[in-house]
Amino acid sequence: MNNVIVEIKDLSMCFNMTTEKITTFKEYLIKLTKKQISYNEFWALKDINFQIMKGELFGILGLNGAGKSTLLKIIAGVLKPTIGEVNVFGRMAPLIELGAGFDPELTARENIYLNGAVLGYSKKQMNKNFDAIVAFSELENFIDVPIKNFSSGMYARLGFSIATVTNPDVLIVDEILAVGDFKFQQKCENKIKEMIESGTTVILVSHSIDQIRSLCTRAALLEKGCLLKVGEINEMCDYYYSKYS
Ligand SMILES: Nc1ncnc2c1ncn2[C@@H]1O[C@H](COP(=O)(O)OP(=O)(O)OP(=O)(O)O)[C@@H](O)[C@H]1O
Repeated sequence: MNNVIVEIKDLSMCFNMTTEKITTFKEYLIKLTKKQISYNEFWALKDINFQIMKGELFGILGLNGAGKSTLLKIIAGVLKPTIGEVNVFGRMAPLIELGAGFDPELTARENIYLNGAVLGYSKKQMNKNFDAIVAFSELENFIDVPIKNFSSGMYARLGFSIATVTNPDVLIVDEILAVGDFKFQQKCENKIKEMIESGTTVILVSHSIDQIRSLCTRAALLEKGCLLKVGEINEMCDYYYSKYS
């Protein structure tokens, strides 16, 4: 039990989705006061239970809409589960998906400091990390450009560089590697391997079975919000491949 770093217990997540077409905010307010809005409950995750061990590189597999990103957001504390709980026994790196956590109107430099402040780092600590973040992202020439002008690959470079600079206990990587170019993907993979060697636990979501197979040691397979299987990486990838191809 001592080696557990992330514990997911009886976890379920329900989203309420409106079933009507509402075109203006005014219309929404009128319908809301008249109690004319009906919701459909949608359970994106249903009764999930598993544990991730210290130092593991853990993959999450599943088709589009299976619930992978929702699960990561709950683990990262961005979303609160409807039922159940997640316990993380360590320091979690921020979940920086494409665009999330950034203010598009601000420059890359300002966004680095903004993320630092959100994480609770002082300006002095961020000054210390700033050069390493910029160097890893290779965005030296774009550091004073508002990031709304960035490509998705440039967002990913900045996000990954901020998330990995502080050597967290748990790092969550959600498809970030997919949009970087080949060279940057390799650099990220090497950085992830280096972090694992120094004890970081990594949770990875990727649609590339090859990438999950080559990087991870264990994985969980989600299907329509349910946990289908958890196990050793080759067995999981073979099962996933044969089930859906
Ligand atoms: N905020 C939300 N409100 C309503 N439904 C949501 C919300 N976020 C996610 N969902 C729904 O929950 C389900 C799971 O979504 P999620 O993004 O977790 O899937 P995923 O496995 O990451 O998919 P993909 O591989 O396409 O990224 C989907 O059906 C999605 O429409």
